[in-house]
Amino acid sequence: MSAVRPGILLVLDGWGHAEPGEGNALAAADTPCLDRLRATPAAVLAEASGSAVGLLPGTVGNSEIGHIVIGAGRPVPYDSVLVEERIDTGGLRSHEILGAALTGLAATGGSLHLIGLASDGMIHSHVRHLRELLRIAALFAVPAVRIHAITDGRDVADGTAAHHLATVGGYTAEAGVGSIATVIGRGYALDKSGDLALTERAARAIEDGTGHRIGKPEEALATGGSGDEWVEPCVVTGADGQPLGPVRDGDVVLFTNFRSDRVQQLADRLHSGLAGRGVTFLSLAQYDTEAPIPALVHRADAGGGLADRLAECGVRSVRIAEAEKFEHVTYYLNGRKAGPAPLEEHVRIAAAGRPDHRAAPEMNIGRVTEAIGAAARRDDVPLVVANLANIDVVGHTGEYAATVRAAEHTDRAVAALCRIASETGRWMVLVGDHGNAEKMLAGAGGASRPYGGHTTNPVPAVLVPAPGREAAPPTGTATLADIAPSVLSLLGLGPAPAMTGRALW
Ligand SMILES: O=C(O)[C@H](O)COP(=O)(O)O
Ligand SMILES: [Mn+2]
Ligand SMILES: [Mn+2]
Repeated sequence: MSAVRPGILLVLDGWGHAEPGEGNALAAADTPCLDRLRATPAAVLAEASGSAVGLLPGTVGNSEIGHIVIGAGRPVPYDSVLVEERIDTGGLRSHEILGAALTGLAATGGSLHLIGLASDGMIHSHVRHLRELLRIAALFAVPAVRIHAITDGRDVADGTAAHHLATVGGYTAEAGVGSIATVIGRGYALDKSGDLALTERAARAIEDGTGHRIGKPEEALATGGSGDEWVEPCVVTGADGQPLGPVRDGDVVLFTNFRSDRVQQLADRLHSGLAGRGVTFLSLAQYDTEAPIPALVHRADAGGGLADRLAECGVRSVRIAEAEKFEHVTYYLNGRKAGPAPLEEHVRIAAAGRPDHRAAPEMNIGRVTEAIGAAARRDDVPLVVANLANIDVVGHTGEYAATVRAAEHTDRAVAALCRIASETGRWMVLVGDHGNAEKMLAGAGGASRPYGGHTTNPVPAVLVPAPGREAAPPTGTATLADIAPSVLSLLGLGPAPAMTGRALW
């Protein structure tokens, strides 16, 4: 182990690059340390969106694919791309499992329930996948399709839910089948913090029609006083005054999100709640649910990356992040392998209660920094991998002033970590996983609205060399796939065979 040169890999979540301008919270923030690092010759911009990381061209990056690619050292075809491929080749129409479920409904007169985020954000879902499923339902003459539309306002500009509901309505008219049966804000339906009371309200609306009753889907939006994310669980009633869409014996429930993390709590809750009703469950893509829900599209292998190489070389690593990003520096960075690998230690910093990120944009950055310092001071830990979540998590509130403060807290933490790296003789690599806070305004319907979503911008990648060493400026275009080979090279190790990225420094 003595030959290994110790370091720190620090992901600044949501740290994207854009020229200073209106809505660029990162450029507006007072960040002397980050500005200094970005002006060093070893700083580079890395592609973190679109095909460079395994997404469709022009698609915004996200935390899952960002961390997967940082760990894998190669672009990994993301679930959204695999779903699109399946649709484009007609493979969903001829899908055996889906076909069997829909044929069964045509025979029994049951309903197909499509549950998913109704937007074109392409982070968790895309409404065009719903469109294809409606067309398929029509081909199979499914008697009734009930859409449980989850409103967004987080991956897309807030205030656009009416537009997306209208799009879904257009798709049902085009397919000649389907009606929106519930409208529920993603704050309820897609909680991933373990707040089961939120999930319960979403689940009850879907399974039993319990919730705020409305005559038309768009009436739900008036309940979203805090934005599209927090539209109350609303149940559309039919001409008879009864809810359109409770789940009945023999129905099929199909989750249309391609990303698992935020839908799995609801999927598990519905699976257990409907256990006695003989309901068939399916998901468009593969989920990490406790319940065994068959997927129509399976995920790509993301293994053979940094974690496997570290294990092979006997290099210990400590992974540190706030709860919001803990899976990212463990599960996703390790190629979606659950549980710590041998020689791997995990530190999860959790907030007490439900944090208000607008009021406290510092989150728990002090505790995260302390934990990184403690790991960095250990001689038996060659690599510390950590995530500073603030820029992304606070950026998602869409609140500009709070996001500026999040960037300033991050800057002070990075300054402290630079001192720790220097004291402990470590190099440090800083990299964003996708853009976010450099763009806090987005056009929608001709107006500029607060935007808390991700971007297609490149991200900064910087090497702070170990004391006494220098870093040559990287050449060529960098991508997130270059980070794992760079980290291995800085440690004094070669890349894994599956890696296609290159060492930048
Ligand atoms: O789930 C979320 O919070 C957002 O839709 C995406 O953010 P993430 O990719 O940073 O998790
Ligand atoms: Mn992220
Ligand atoms: Mn994010």
